[in-house]
Formats: sequence, structure tokens, C-alpha cells
Amino acid sequence: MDLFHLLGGGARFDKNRFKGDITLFEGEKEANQKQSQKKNAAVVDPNVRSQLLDEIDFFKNTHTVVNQNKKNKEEKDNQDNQDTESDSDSDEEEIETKKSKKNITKTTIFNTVEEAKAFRKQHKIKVYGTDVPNPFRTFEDLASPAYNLNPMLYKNLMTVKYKTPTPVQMQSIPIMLKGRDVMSCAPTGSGKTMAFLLPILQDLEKPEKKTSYRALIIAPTRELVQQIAREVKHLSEGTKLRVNVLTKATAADKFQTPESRQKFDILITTPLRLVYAIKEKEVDLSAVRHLVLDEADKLLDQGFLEQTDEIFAACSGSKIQKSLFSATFSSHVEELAKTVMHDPIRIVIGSKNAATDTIKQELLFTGTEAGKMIALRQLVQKGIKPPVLIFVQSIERAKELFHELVFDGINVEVIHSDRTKAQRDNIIDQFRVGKIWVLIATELMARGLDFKGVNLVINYDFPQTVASYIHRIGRTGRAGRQGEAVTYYTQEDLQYMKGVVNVMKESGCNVPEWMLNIKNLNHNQKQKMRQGIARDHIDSTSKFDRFSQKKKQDMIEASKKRKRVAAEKEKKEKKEKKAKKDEGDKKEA
Ligand SMILES: Nc1ncnc2c1ncn2[C@@H]1O[C@H](COP(=O)(O)OP(=O)(O)OP(=O)(O)O)[C@@H](O)[C@H]1O
Repeated sequence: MDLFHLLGGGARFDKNRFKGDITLFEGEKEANQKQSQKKNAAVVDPNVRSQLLDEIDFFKNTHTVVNQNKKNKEEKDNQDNQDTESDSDSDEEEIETKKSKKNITKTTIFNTVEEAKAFRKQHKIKVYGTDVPNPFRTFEDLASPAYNLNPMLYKNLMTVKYKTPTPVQMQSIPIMLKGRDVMSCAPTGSGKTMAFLLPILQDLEKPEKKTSYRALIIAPTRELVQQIAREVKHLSEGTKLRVNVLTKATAADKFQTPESRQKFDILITTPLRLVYAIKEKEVDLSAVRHLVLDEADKLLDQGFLEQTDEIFAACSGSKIQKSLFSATFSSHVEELAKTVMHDPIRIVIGSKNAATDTIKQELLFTGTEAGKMIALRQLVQKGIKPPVLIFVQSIERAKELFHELVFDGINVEVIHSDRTKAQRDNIIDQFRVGKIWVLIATELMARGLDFKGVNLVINYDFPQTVASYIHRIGRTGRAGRQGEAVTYYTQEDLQYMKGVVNVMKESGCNVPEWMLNIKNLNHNQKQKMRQGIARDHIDSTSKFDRFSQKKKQDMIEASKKRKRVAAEKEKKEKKEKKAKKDEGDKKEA
């Protein structure tokens, strides 16, 4: 499948124009086959169809006939493979590795700098820095002597069925393999995680018993840490490299003493947890030679900067490769990053700070806060295609919106930092498998999380920064899939919209002329926007109902008060009566 080719950093893949390249990637025979299939468009090859549906079939609900076709094809492939390897009875993994190597028939390494330059231009890869290594074209190239990728890693790549590398992978991997520091800015959902993991796994190669962590990966949220750990496990299968995820739970684990942690090769964690561990002398980072900041701009922004700084200081090794990845980088963060990096190479895929172009973006005027609820209900009534993610600006508003939607009978959940870790894990798992259709979230979920099948992102509350907009909408339209994003705005939001309008225009969306004339935000406006606009509560109860409810509530309160006063009065009278009686008794005595 070449859906993923769409991820050319904002480039639409014109197959006619790049016919020559398709031939390079797929081999002439396959390209010719595809051409003839196109001519006979009415006849759909069931295998092609099954592959296609499998790619877009997030919930694996496709018709069984298609799955049967796929099964038949797999059986045939297995049979073919068995025929060629039939008389070898060595260990299964070795066979697999051999099979993977056997498939490497030709490589497409660049012969000249000009070739590499043209390739970069074609894939919208921009590089800044000295002695920039050439990009690579295919995963087969990585396995060739020029890169010498560990056969086990190559096999794992083939197992996950990544057909072609994405632009950020094409350029970041060779740079990291050369040991250079890198700052990579590439669209959301474009495979940045694999871009930094593969070179690290290649360099670490196998476990080293005597040293402590050799690679450290930092991400801003616990959920993202877990997701990265999952990808490391898939990609490093068979290498015996050991991964440790540092969370509050693992820190409390009595088996995870500082000594036992020495046995791990890779540490993945959030900054806060790690800084605590550093202070408590629970971790030794002196052997770290790869330091990755995923969502680097967030980790170098106020709120995390101090902790990130402490982590850099604790990595005391003499030679540390630093790699920074994100879909957004402000100039300020880039300047800051340069001060902690050594001769870095900067990569930008497509335009800097742009949204992925597989997302259809829309701005919807709702007038008031109440108008948002009406717009949302109308959308639901028209019919939405789950899964859908809805972003709001605070925990309180997330709870309020949840109460509105749950009473509408929608299959909805809400996730924010007030929920327990178990609840959060459970919700994410359920959303991934399609058991939850609509998920209301705060900024916690805006970055990094990879839900391949999200069809629609609704910004119920206007995002507080342009970066937040790019990351939020980037939860859809991932890995070459199509997605939609709707952003509600009220009269109050109008003055803050220019940044988002610019992103939309840059991504090729239709934006009305008057929006382009909105003024850019000044410093004060940006600050105000970051703090969040004060908004009315989310409550769609009518004014009359609210008045009636309030009246009822007041009556109940008044009644309670009357009863309380009466009880107190009675108590007082009783006390006085008793006191009088006691006095009388005393006199009589
Ligand atoms: N070469 C590839 N071919 C096909 N799919 C890929 C490839 N590389 C990565 N993917 C898949 O693409 C999806 C998005 O990747 P990833 O989460 O790394 O994106 P990202 O660029 O880090 O996004 P974000 O900026 O939102 O964090 C994942 O499901 C991943 O498995």
C-alpha cells in the first residue's frame, strides 16, 4: 500500500509525475502491473482490495470475504517461502532473518550529492547544518553494507509491514547513525518515533551487562512514554535489549532498586519522575550516550524547562548524542536548543509548524458558548463517524461536556489528569479498539498519542496556542490516512484566530479573505490566549429550567433552615425548662 506516501510533508503524491520513483520503490514489474490494473479499473484485484481495506480498516470490521482473500494470499506466500527454504531446519528466527536478507535484491544509494539534493526536494526535506549525510530511499538500502542495519531490526521492520520510509525517517536516520545531533521538525503522524528509535537500537546493538542506561528517551506525558515503550519493544524484538519505563508505579516496585536498573539499556520516562529519581540518587545516567526529547518544544518550554535542564546536567557522559523531535518548533526554542547541542543538523519536513495535509480543516462560528452545544448536537444528529476526539480547555469543562453528552445517550468518555491512572489506561485502550466512540479530552491528550483511526477532531474550545492546534488536530489524519478537524469559535475567540488561520492557509485549506485580514497577535494577546479565555459553563439547560431548578433548590434550603431554627429553639427551651426545674428542686431541698 502506498497510502503512506502521502506523508511528503504536505506534498500530495502525484503518481504520474513521480512514475519513475514508483518504479524505483516498487520495482518495474509491480509498477507496470499497477498501470495495467489502472487501465482495467473496473476489475478490482481482490488482493489489492484486501490490502487497501486492511490499511483503512481500523476496527477490523471488513467483510469476511476480503479477509478470506487476505488469508488465501498469506497461505500462498507461506507456501512459496516454504518451498524456497524447505531443506533448512535451523532455528525459526534465523530462517526469518535469512528471508528478510534474501529479499534485499537491489539498493538505491545515492551516487552524487546532486541526486540526494533532488531527492530531498522531491520529498520536501529541508536540511540546515554542516556535512549533512544523504537521506536513504528504501528500507533495503538500510540493510545494505552502506548502513549495515542489524538483520534483526530489518526483520522487525518487515514484520510491521512498513513498505517505505517516511521523509523524516529518510533523513533523520542517516544523521543519527553518523552520531550527529539532530533537531527534526516533521508533521504529526509522520513516523518520528521510529526515526529516532531505529538508529538508537542499531547503535546499542545488544545488552551490555556492566553499564547502566545507555539511551534515555523523555516525553511529556505518561501515556506517550508507554506508547514509545511499546514501539521499542516491537522494533527491538530478538535483540535482547532491555527497556525500562520509569513511572511512579515502577519506582515503588521493591524489585527496581538502583542496582537492578543497571541491567536496563534504555530508559523511557517523563521529566518529573526522572528528576525525582535523580535527586533521590535512584538512577545513574553517567553511561547515557543517546538522549532524545520527544515533543521537544514542549519539554523546552516553561513548565518543563527546569526539569529538562536538570536531566541534561545529570547525563554526565563525555559524548552524548542529543536528538530533538516535534511537529512544532518556535524560533525561540530552536535558539535555546542550539545552546545545548553540538554542531546540530536541523531538518524540516514540508513547512515548519504546519498541519498534516491529509486533514480537512474547518472553522465554525458558533456565536456564543451556548451555540457550541447546539452545533455539536446538530453534528451528532447528522451522524458522526467514530472514533471522534473532542478537545476542551480545562478539566472542569471536560466534566461538564461529558455530563451533557452522556445524557444525550452518546457512547462517550472523558479523560483528564483528575482521573486515576488505571482509568486513563483503560479509556485509552477502549478508545483504541473502538469501544468508546467519542472521547472528550484536555490538553493531556493533544500530543503524540497515536490513534490511527480517529476520523474527526473537534476543538470545542479554541486551542490556546498555534502549536496546540497543530498537535490536537494531528490526532487524526495519521500515517497517510484522511481525517477531519472542526474548530468552533465564538465572537470572543475572533481576535485570537490569526495563527490558526495561517496554519490552515499554509496547509492549502480554503480560508475566507476576511479571516486573512485579521491582525496578527501581539505579545499580550498571546499571553492572554495561553492563560485561556474565561468561558461560560457548559450547560444547555434552558433559562426557565435553570430558574425553576434554582427556585426548587432555594425552597429546599429554606425549609431545611426553618427546621434547623425550630430544632434549635426547641432545644434551647428544653434546656431553660430543665434549668428552672433544677433551680426549684434546689430551693425545695
Ligand atoms: N514507514 C512507515 N510506514 C508506515 N507507517 C509508519 C511508518 N513509520 C511509522 N509508521 C506508523 O505511523 C504512525 C504515526 O507514527 P508516530 O506516532 O511515530 O508519528 P509522529 O510523527 O511521532 O506523530 P506526533 O507528532 O503526533 O507524535 C504510527 O502508527 C506508526 O506505526
